[in-house]
Amino acid sequence: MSKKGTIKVEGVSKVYPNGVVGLDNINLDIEASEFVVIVGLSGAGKSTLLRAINRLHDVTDGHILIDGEEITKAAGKELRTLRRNIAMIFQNYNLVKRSTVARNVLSGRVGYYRTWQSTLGLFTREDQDRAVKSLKRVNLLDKYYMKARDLSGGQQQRVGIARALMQEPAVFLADEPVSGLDPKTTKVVMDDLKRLNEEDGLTIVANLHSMELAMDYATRIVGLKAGKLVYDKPIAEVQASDFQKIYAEVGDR
Ligand SMILES: Nc1ncnc2c1ncn2[C@@H]1O[C@H](COP(=O)(O)OP(=O)(O)OP(=O)(O)O)[C@@H](O)[C@H]1O
Repeated sequence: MSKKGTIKVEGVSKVYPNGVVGLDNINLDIEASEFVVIVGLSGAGKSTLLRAINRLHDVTDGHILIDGEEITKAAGKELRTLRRNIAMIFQNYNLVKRSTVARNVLSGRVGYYRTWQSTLGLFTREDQDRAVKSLKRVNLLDKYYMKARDLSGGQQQRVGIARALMQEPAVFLADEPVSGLDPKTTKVVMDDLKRLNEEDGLTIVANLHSMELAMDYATRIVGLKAGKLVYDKPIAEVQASDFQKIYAEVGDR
């Protein structure tokens, strides 16, 4: 599969087992190297959409294609191969706090190993070099031997970014990557994402609560409300008057 980073979401709905509609007939075509920010009130379906894109959970209806290959129906080896191409960072960082930064970053490579190899920490020299490079990309090489728990929130998120880079992905999903971070740290993390988008051409899809931040970083803004897509425009077409409308449509906090 050639890596480009296109995402096609076709008629996707997700109904949770308890009957809650997480997504309601979403259609979205994302080109390679876009920086898409998804905005919406809490409960709008932003996380549900990201988790559907990398198949962290199944959808009820519709199809999602990554570089033309359907992830919604893939299984086994095919699913593992597709997933390598899609990295994700999380609101709570999801690091192993008692492990070193290096070990956390190397774990981003497990999709390329057999389970027993990664359990024993048998990472190749090449991957150790990759970990060094990834940490350099987020300016944290000096933290290589530190325990993850001893880093600040912003640093932990950037270790999350370095770990995600180990997959050598084409698609990078960020689920509320800066919630809880102060404005200065927020800028460092968002700037890291922007750099990867511009320098490596990674397709980025990030869930954010702040419209201001969306305006600063996105090439396209998508608004969700109660599981429905209610707004979708490239940044150049987002008018000041729209701004009010987006607030009214999807809210902000
Ligand atoms: N595992 C689940 N079981 C049942 N309902 C769920 C589950 N996960 C999410 N939901 C519901 O699906 C809807 C969409 O949730 P989702 O987490 O995708 O929203 P969100 O826009 O990411 O919100 P937030 O900004 O608070 O993370 C909400 O009504 C939520 O309560």
